Amino acid sequence: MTFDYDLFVIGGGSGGVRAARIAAGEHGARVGLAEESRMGGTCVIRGCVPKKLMIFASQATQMAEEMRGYGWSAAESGHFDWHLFREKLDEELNRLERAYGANAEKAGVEIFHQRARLVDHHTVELADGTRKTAKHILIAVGGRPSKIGIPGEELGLISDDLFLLDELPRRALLIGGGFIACEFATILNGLGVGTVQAYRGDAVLRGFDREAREMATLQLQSIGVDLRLGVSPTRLERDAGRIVAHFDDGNADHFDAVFFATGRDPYTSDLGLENTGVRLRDNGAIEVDEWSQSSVPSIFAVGDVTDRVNLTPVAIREGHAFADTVFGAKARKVSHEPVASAVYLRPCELGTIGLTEEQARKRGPVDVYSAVFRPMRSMFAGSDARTMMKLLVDPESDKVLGCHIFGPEAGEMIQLVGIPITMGCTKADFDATMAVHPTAAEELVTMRHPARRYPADDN
Ligand SMILES: Cc1cc2nc3c(=O)[nH]c(=O)nc-3n(C[C@H](O)[C@H](O)[C@H](O)COP(=O)(O)OP(=O)(O)OC[C@H]3O[C@@H](n4cnc5c(N)ncnc54)[C@H](O)[C@@H]3O)c2cc1C
Ligand SMILES: NC(=O)c1ccc[n+]([C@@H]2O[C@H](COP(=O)([O-])OP(=O)(O)OC[C@H]3O[C@@H](n4cnc5c(N)ncnc54)[C@H](O)[C@@H]3O)[C@@H](O)[C@H]2O)c1
Repeated sequence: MTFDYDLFVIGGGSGGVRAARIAAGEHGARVGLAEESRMGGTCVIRGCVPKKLMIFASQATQMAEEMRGYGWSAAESGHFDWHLFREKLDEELNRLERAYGANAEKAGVEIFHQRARLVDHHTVELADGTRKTAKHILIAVGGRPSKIGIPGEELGLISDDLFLLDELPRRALLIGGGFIACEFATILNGLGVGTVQAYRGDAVLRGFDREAREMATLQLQSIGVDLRLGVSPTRLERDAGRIVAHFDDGNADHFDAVFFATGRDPYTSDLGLENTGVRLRDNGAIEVDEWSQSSVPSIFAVGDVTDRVNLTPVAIREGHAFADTVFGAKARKVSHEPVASAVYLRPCELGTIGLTEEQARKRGPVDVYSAVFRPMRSMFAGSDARTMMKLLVDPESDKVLGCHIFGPEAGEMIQLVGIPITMGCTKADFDATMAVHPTAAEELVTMRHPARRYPADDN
């Protein structure tokens, strides 16, 4: 049987574009790709990139405050011009979108700016009715924000909307305590929006190291976010142009905008999967094996739609490995352990890799090397902010099982610490490394004695 393409990719985001470019540009495959919205996908258009630029924009007040502590007695952040920022942001995202499209086309990928659905194991149908056949189909459609099913939730916004606001709200509610809720609370608060964050748990960032979670919770409160723990909204109502949120503790409050940051669902609805027999998990994610192959041999899936580790570098790596394996005769699997990540809060970020202290204790005996201190830079300026460096070490093998950093630029630090930890380094390797002085990160190589030791089976 002859096909129009060797590969047809559905979705022009992080995973799809990488797979298409490598298959076409490096392995000579004939590749088509359909994107229903903007090339670049979530990360570039409505995720990592605009979010990080807004994090940078949101730190002016803190920087001015710190500089006052260094003698710039009149330092003030001044006025934030949302319209000017939005204009620059739009230009930058347009530039990136063009670059994503151009680079894929330069590699030989034929792009269709339309929604695609599956018709059978080798055929997709575009929104204009055209059908394309391919020997292999890659589903890289990502995920979509989900709400929580309360009355009036259609009045609420999702993360995509933050980057499209015409005006900043005066007062906003963020629902959730995960990555997006905490980063968005940091951004809105830093841009001068009265920010309330409602989270049903007792400390934000569930799943992260407990000590780090507590520091992140404290930081959100100390920068001025009105963080309401143990609270969930029960319904939203409109009231004279504003939104009233009712909470399960009996309180109600008025806001100009309400954002749901309550997780994301794999975007597998209305994709024609019922025509193929591709198996889904209970949450709608495509079930794949370690080669990203679905239950139908000609159909593969990468990135958030498979709900493995929902981060851009992981989607990219999965897309690349798929293309090398299927089109480059270079069989490559992706290891999902360990994966470093960062939560971009201000002034301290949270960088993390490997096991949390709680997970390490469940695994077996563990030595916890932990330093919590006031870093030179902010202490001099009069700030009470604390930084944390933590290493979790297997006392038998000396292997470093996990590292958690809460501090300024922790994202940059964890990227570098991620290299030796991924290589399987030991605590002795950290000890043998000469410190760089004076830095905050030098604590990582100067912690001589465990702060805590847990024997096996202590819980
Ligand atoms: C607010 C926010 C901040 C984030 N910040 C970070 C961060 O700092 N670091 C990090 O690593 N990750 C971050 N992420 C996660 C990251 O964006 C995702 O993990 C990553 O984009 C997943 O890539 P993907 O290729 O699986 O899907 P996506 O990038 O979502 O791409 C899927 C594409 O498919 C298209 N599509 C969907 N269905 C169809 C169809 N039927 N036909 C045609 N096209 C279709 C969509 O329009 C989209 O462009 C963030 C996410 C959000 C929402
Ligand atoms: N810096 C980064 O790398 C980064 C940043 C943003 C997003 N992301 C990725 O995007 C994903 C999605 O982010 P997210 O913050 O939406 O998801 P998340 O899973 O991190 O957080 C979801 C939050 O919603 C809350 N929630 C869920 N259902 C609820 C309900 N019924 N009532 C009340 N609260 C409820 C949860 O308790 C949790 O706090 C992340 O898991 C991550 O993979 C990464």
